[in-house]
Amino acid sequence: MGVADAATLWQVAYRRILDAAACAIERRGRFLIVLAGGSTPRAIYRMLRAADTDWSHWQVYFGDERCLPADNAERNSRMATDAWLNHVPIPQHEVHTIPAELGASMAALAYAETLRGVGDFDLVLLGLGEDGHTASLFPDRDWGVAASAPDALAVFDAPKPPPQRVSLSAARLSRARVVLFLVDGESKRDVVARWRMGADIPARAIRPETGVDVLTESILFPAGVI
Ligand SMILES: O=C1O[C@H](COP(=O)(O)O)[C@@H](O)[C@H](O)[C@H]1O
Repeated sequence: MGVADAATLWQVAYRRILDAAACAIERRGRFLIVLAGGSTPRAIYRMLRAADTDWSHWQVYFGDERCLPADNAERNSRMATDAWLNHVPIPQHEVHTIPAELGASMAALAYAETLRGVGDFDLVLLGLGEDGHTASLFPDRDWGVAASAPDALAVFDAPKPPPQRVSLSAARLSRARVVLFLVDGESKRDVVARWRMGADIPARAIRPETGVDVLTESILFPAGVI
């Protein structure tokens, strides 16, 4: 879906998140959301501080994390915590951060354990890098597409710093009722065009049964679906 500008994108994303939460809480009594990192979702997370919802039913997971000390400003969890999670009463034990400070291998194993027995996600938020990466699934790597792939992958030599990361696999990210990509900024124009033309970028590996929603400024995404 293309919207006029970044502010509208934030507003539409905010509404989609709260609608998904209301629907999940009404039907299943809980809301399992996976957060995107990077800079794109920050404004949306800030808006969520004031949301009218029953936070006690939210369960928060992360799509990827950067292997840095737990309080490092570049951590995805730190961004989400500062912008949003520290300001709402989601039970602390329902915020499932990736322990990336342990290093990629140990953290991926630990997070796979955290996800053991967790069902399909209600909503997965994802970003898109200029090179087509999403979460920490980068071009020309193993994206964990096969159903047998582990839920969490250790990533080394990422082309975007830091080199060590942990990412949910494409297979696990695809186990979701709704997947919403948040894409803004002129710098994403080329990759969005390549995606629409069928390029085999990591974002294409996310294939939930219901397909993905791509929310972006209309200058990048004038019409149609990916
Ligand atoms: O490194 C990352 O990049 C992507 C895209 O980030 P953005 O700043 O362009 O929005 C992000 O989705 C991912 O979570 C993050 O680790």
